[in-house]
Amino acid sequence: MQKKVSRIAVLTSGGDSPGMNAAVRAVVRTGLYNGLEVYGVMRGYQGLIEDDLFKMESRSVANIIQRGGTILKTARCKEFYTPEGRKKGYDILAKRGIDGLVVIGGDGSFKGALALSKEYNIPCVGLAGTIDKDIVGTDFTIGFDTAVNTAIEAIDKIRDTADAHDRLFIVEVMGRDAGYIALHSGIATGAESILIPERKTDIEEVINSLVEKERRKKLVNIIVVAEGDEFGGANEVAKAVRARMPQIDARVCILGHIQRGGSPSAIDRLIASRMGYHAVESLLEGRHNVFVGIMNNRMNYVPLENIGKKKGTISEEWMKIVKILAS
Ligand SMILES: Nc1ncnc2c1ncn2[C@@H]1O[C@H](COP(=O)(O)OP(=O)(O)OP(=O)(O)O)[C@@H](O)[C@H]1O
Ligand SMILES: O=P(O)(O)OC[C@H]1O[C@](O)(CO)[C@@H](O)[C@@H]1O
Ligand SMILES: [Mg+2]
Repeated sequence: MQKKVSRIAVLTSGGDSPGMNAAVRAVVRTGLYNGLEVYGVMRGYQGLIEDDLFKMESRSVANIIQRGGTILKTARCKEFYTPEGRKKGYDILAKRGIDGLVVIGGDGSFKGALALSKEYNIPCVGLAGTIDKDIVGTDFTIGFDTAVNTAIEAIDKIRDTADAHDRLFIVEVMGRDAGYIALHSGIATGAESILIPERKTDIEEVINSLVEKERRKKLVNIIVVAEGDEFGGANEVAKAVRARMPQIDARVCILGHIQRGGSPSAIDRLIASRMGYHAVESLLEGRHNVFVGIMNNRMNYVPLENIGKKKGTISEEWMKIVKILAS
């Protein structure tokens, strides 16, 4: 029979994302409600291997649901990629009698949790917290909606100045290997072209469409590029456009880390709260080594084993919509 979980720890790992605090709050309060002891781990796996843990009470998570960043802080920890690093992490958990771990982070953080759970049989549950939304098995990741809204707000402002000067703006948004922020913010701001890692960029097509729009005297143009686009990001796109259309006044704007900050949107607070609650329920019910996602508004428990096996797909219909609406 499976041992009952009685003392759990929670950490945030990888890039922070708005809503991580709401998720930590939900994990802590659901854990305490169920009579568990809950420990917070500072700075993700780095804090784990350095034994930087503290006992959390209900008040530890008061007044944080609305705050961006993460009160537990986060890190990218090189040592955790190695079996030696993970052994250090496990030894700390064992020393403290922790028998369940909640990991809030992205695909990399889940791979770390999977490796740990396989090597040491420690129950882990993941919460999808990343602005990139590059995790298959969930319609939302915590922070994605806020990041998209931040990008939209910024691009709307860029459009004002682009309009005033009749300029082309090439805006780079985040997304290391995934184009979801670019796609969603680009559609929502009426971008002419959206360049994403999931599609090979046909720069000729992008330029031809600008030539055609210039012919029709369309003066304001916005191109949204995901940082991970294989053509090389906004600066490369600008270089190619300027080479072919020197008459165009093209400017580049890289939005960068503003997309990771700010108060979480309603959607991010809600999904973080639901996922956090269900992460603890999962540990209690023996549904281990899964991450908690939401599909079609229902909880979806995906084995951590599946992480990285499939890449998210972006349907042709989305791309068609981009083209038709920008014409
Ligand atoms: N394959 C792996 N094995 C063990 N640990 C890993 C592995 N991949 C990542 N990790 C751990 O998880 C941490 C976070 O991973 P990563 O930097 O990929 O961010 P992430 O969780 O994917 O979040 P995001 O992409 O949103 O920033 C890494 O610094 C490392 O400590
Ligand atoms: O802040 P860092 O460590 O440079 O990471 C940047 C990366 O993290 C992400 O913001 C995801 O968290 C990616 O979109 C981006 O490529
Ligand atoms: Mg990632």
